[in-house]
Amino acid sequence: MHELSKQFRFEAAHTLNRAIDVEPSRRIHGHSYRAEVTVRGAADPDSGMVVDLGLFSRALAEARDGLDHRFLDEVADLGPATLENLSAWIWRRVESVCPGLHKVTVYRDSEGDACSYFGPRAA
Ligand SMILES: Nc1nc2c(c(=O)[nH]1)N=C([C@H](O)[C@H](O)COP(=O)(O)OP(=O)(O)OP(=O)(O)O)CN2
Ligand SMILES: [Zn+2]
Repeated sequence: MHELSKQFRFEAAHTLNRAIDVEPSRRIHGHSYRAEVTVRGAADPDSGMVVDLGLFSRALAEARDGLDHRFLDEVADLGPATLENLSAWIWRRVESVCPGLHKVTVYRDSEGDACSYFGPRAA
């Protein structure tokens, strides 16, 4: 069994309703995000690959395009633009083209923030 991961970065703006830091969070502001998508599987004995990283990359490009340089409040089916919702949104976008999808993590490196999503069926 192997875990194979691919990352992409995106820059985006949002607003957020919070119980603390209410005013600055409500104002439109931006973050630099890094997403990591991980699949689990056995390497095919002929190709030596779990999945070709080139195919993996194509699958992630569409998700990145839906987030990069976007106003996240307007992204359909996202909800409040938290790391939690971003990781679940990316999961839903890539699950059909990523067999063995195991984990989606979204990082906000400037703050040391990260959130991982293991899918709707994970305990
Ligand atoms: N559980 C979560 N909590 C918070 C999230 C989140 O995604 N999940 N996100 C935010 C905000 O996006 C917020 O803008 C980050 O705020 P904060 O940590 O207070 O840091 P700064 O505003 O100083 O961040 P900068 O990146 O330096 O602007 C809050 N909570
Ligand atoms: Zn923010």
